[in-house]
Amino acid sequence: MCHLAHKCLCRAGNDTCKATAATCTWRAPSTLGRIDMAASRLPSHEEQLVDADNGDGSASPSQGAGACGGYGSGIPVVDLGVLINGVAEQRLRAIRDLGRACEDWGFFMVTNHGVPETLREAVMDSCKELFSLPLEEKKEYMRAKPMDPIRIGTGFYSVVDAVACRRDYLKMFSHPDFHCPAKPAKLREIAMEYSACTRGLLLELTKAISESLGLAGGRLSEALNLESCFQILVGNHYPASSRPDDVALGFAAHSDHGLLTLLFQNGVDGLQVKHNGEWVLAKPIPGSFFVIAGDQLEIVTNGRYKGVLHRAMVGGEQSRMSFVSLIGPCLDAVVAPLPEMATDGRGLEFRGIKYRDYMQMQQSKTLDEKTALDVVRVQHHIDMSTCQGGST
Ligand SMILES: O=C(O)CCC(=O)C(=O)O
Ligand SMILES: [Fe+2]
Repeated sequence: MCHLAHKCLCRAGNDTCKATAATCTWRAPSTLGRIDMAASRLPSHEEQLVDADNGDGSASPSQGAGACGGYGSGIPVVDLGVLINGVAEQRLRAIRDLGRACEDWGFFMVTNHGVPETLREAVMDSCKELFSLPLEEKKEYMRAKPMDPIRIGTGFYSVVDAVACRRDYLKMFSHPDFHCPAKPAKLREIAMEYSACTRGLLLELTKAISESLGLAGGRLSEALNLESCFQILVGNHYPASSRPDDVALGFAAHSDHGLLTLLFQNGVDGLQVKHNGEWVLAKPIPGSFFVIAGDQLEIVTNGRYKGVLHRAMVGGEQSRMSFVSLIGPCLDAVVAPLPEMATDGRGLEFRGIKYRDYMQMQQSKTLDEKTALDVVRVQHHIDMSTCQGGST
C-alpha cells in the first residue's frame, strides 16, 4: 500500500494501490533525469528481415520541415500536483488553464505526475529488449490483425500504409484485460504496473477536463464508461539513419483514436504537433509527459476540444523511441456528443458510434489525416436562402 500522506495517483483509477513503495514515490519533475538510450544501436525489423535492398524510404523534403520548438514554443504545461492537491483557488486556475490547453492546442505537457522515473525507464528498457529479440520470437505477433490484443509491426498498419514510415512498434491491450508477449520475461510485471499507474493519471486528467467544460468531474467518465475503459500501450522505435541529413517520416500525420494519449520519449526529439496550421516540434520538459487529445474527446465534446494532428519525424544518427499509454471509452460504449455540449445553436457535430467500430475503422484505413473522424461527422447543409452575402 502507499506509504505517502498525499494522494497516490496509482489509486486514482483503482481503490487499491498496487504500487510498491519504490514505485509510488512522488517526485518533483526537477529531480527527474531524461532517459538517454539513444546512443545504443537497435536493429529495425527491416534490417532484421535482411532484405537485400529496400530503397531508402525517404519522405519528401516538405515532410521534414517543422517549426522549431523549445519549452518556449508555447506548448502548455499542466501541473497535476496542483490539479489534485492544490487549494481551491489554485485548482480552479489550473482547471481553467487545462481547458484552454485542450481548446487551443489539444496537446500539453504534464508535470508532477507521480509516475516514477524508474518505472518509465524500466518500461522503455524492456520494450527495447523486445525489439532486439530475433524475428523468430516476434513472428507470432507480426501476423496479428488490428484488433488482436498484441501486435508487432512496422509502419502504421503495414497492409494499408500509403507511405513508408520508418517505425517499428509493439502494441498491447492492457485494460480491461491485460495482454503481453511472453518475452522478455520482465515486460509483463513492469507493463502491468505502468498500465495501472498511467491509467490512474489519465483518469484523473479526464476528471479535470470534465470540470473544465463546466461539467461534474465524473460526467465524461460516466458517459464513456471509463470504469471499463480501453487502454493500449504502444512502444515505438524509429531506427537511426547512417546519413545525418536523412530526415524522413517516422509516423505520418494522424490523430489518435482514443480519448487521451500519454507519451514520453528517450532523449531524441521528433514528435511534431499541428498548431495554428504549423508543425511545432515538441520538446519535453525533462521528466514530463506529453498528453495528446484524441478523436473520442472531440466527439464527446461536440468538437469543442479537438483530437490534435501529430506526426513523428526521424533523421540523424540516433534512434528514437517513444512509449505511449492511451485510454479510450469502454469498447462497447456508443460515443456521441454530450447534449450539454450542443449549445449555442450548433447542433450535433457527430453521429454516435461504438468505440470498437471506430477503432476498427481507423486502424484499417490509410492514414490520411482526419479521415476516420470525417466518417462520423454530421454534414450540416447550409440553406443558401438564409445567407446574407459575403463573409467578413
Ligand atoms: O513517437 C511519437 O512521438 C508519436 C507516436 C504516436 O503518435 C502514436 O503512437 O500514436
Ligand atoms: Fe499518435
